[in-house]
Order: sequence, then structure tokens, then C-alpha cells
Amino acid sequence: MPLAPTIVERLNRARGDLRMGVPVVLTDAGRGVLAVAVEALDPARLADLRGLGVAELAITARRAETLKARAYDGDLARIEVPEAAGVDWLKAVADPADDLRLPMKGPLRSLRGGGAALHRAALTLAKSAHLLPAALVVPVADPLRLAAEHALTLLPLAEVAPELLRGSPLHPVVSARVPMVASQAGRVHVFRPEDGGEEHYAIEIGRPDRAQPVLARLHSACFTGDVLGSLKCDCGPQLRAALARMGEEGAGVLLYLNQEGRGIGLANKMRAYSLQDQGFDTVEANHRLGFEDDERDFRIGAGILRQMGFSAVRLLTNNPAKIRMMEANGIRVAERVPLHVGRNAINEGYLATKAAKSGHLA
Ligand SMILES: Nc1nc2c(ncn2[C@@H]2O[C@H](COP(=O)(O)OP(=O)(O)OP(=O)(O)O)[C@@H](O)[C@H]2O)c(=O)[nH]1
Ligand SMILES: [Zn+2]
Repeated sequence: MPLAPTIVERLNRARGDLRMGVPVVLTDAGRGVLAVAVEALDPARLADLRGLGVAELAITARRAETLKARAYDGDLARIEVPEAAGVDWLKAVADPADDLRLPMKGPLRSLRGGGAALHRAALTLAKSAHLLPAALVVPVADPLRLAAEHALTLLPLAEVAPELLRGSPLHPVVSARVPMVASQAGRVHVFRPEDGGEEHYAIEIGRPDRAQPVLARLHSACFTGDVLGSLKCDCGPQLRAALARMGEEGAGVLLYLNQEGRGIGLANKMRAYSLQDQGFDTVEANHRLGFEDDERDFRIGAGILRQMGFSAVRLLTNNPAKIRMMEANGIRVAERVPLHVGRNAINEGYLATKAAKSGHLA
């Protein structure tokens, strides 16, 4: 077995690099760039990077739309970085926190022509590291030498792209009995992905019959709702109501998926909450940050259910996208079981937005 890290291992290393502000090297067909997450960039690294070539700022088309910048590359825009621009300027373009207070960041000039595949990979990596989707990208003449000389993580696009699309296989690590208020017959199973990403949990209540559709809930982690009892959403009450229902029926499975903030991570979710305090709704806030409405990968939930021997569910949800994604990933939804709990004066607008913009069912 070779000692050198595989592409999956290097990808995981790259996420750590980006979170620390260390550049990674992306290559494709003779071209190469150094890419660094804007959120983690410091002035010294910026100066070093500028010494190597002409830096470009990659942002998503969603963020570009807010900034009134043209996105010539479809889902992303490459923004020219003015010579005088420092880290503050880059962070102000990346982060919408001060958009309203300091609206004059531009005019921003978007670059066109030349490929954007390496920029796209850098943004996908930043998202998967739960950072703001903005990357400083510097085309360099000799990427392989730079990677070797500075011990930077080297990621050839031909190897990276399929991995970023594939989704990492999950493996069961351990399971143990956990008696709960909802049911004494509870068991928690921990699943671990191969790529060093988040672990996910399955809470099995009773001994559900694998030959029948199982009462199931796909719950996405919500630190504020689940743990703090936040009134901004309905997650905590939904979590407890789902477990209670499984307890009453004597069987069920709740997947606790660590996809905080619909997959953007807690720091970005708190950025979204700040924007909501400026008057934007939950979907607009995600877009201003540069994310899609929902960045979750529902293949994870379907994969865990299949591994546990389930092929059909009675799904506790109001979200039609979850039903579609289960069906698309080999889990039959025999019944949709509505889950309306936890409505209050504060989350009324949030629930109304989900109904209006994400098609949530009554
Ligand atoms: N980005 C973002 N995420 C939020 C916000 N409010 C709650 N969340 C996250 O949204 C997710 C809630 O997911 P779910 O409970 O599965 O809700 P859902 O997709 O509406 O589907 P159902 O509850 O099954 O109908 C959790 O990951 C929360 O952390 C918000 O304003 N912005
Ligand atoms: Zn919540």
C-alpha cells in the first residue's frame, strides 16, 4: 500500500488548508493556480501571492448578483482585483455583512474568456470547508514546482472533479443503546465518511421491520433550534415530535444529519441570521452570502437508510425536495407524514418563506 495520500485524503487536507488560509494548488491540462479562501486570508499571504502572478477573485453568481457584477462563467464570476485592494477589500466583496452600510465596493469588473474550471473547484472546496464561497485565485507558470517547494496540497482537476461530485461513502463505526424520554428502546448508530467530513447519526427506535416502510425523519442539525431552543425556526420541536411519534408507534428511524444551516455550517448560518436582522428572508440571506437556498446533499440520508436495510419510508416532512431526493436515491416514500409543530410569533415569517419559496407543504 503506497504511503502517499490518495486524492480523497488530499482533498480533506485541502479543506483544512483553506480554513487555515494556506493556499492549495489546482491544476488542469498544463495550467495551474494557487487558490486561497478569502475568509482566511491575511495580508502577508496576500502579498506573497501577488508576487507570483495576477490575482483574480472568484465568487459565486449568487454573490455577484447582489454586488451587481457580471457573471460570465455561468455559476461564478471572476472579479478583477484592483492593484490597491487589500485584504479588507477582498473580504468586503466576499462577506455581505456590510453591504447595506457600505454599498460602494464597485464598480466591480468581471473577467471573461479563459477557463473557470479551477475557480469553480476552489469555490466548491471553500463551500465544503464551510467557509464563505470566495477564493483568491492566482494563475502561476510552474504549479508543480511551487507545490513541491512550499509543501502545498496539489489537486489535479481530473482527479478532484469526480470526487467532489461523488459524495463520500459512509461506514458504520459503532452503535449503542440509549434509553430516551421518547422511548427506552433507543439505539444510536454513528456513520463516518471516508473523506474526513462530518459524521452523521441514525437513531433507531425499537426494531423496525425492514420489510415494511419505516416511520422516518431526516433531521438536519440545527444547533440553535435543537440545543438552545431558538424561536427563529421549528427544528427543536420537530426533532422532539418526530422522536415522540416513533416512541408512540414503537418503531422508527431518525437520521441526525450534521448539515447545519442547510449545509452551509454554523458560522455561515449566523452570518445569514445577521442578514435576516437587516430585513432579508432566509432564502435571500443565503443568496447574498453566495450560497444556494439549500446546500444539503440528501444522498447521505438515503445512503444511511439503505445501509441499515431500509428501502421504503413513511417520511415525516413538509419539504417536497426531501421526498424527491429520497425517491431519486433509491428510497421509496410510501407516505408523507406532515410534521407541523413549533410555530410561534417569531418564526412565522420563516415558515411562510419556506412555504412560498421552497414549496413546503401544508
Ligand atoms: N441557512 C439557513 N439555515 C437555516 C435557517 N434556519 C434553519 N436553518 C437550517 O435548516 C435546517 C432545517 O432543516 P429541516 O428541519 O430538515 O427542515 P426542512 O428542510 O424545512 O424540512 P422539513 O422540516 O422536513 O419539512 C437545519 O439545518 C437548520 O440549521 C436559516 O435561516 N438559514
Ligand atoms: Zn432550526
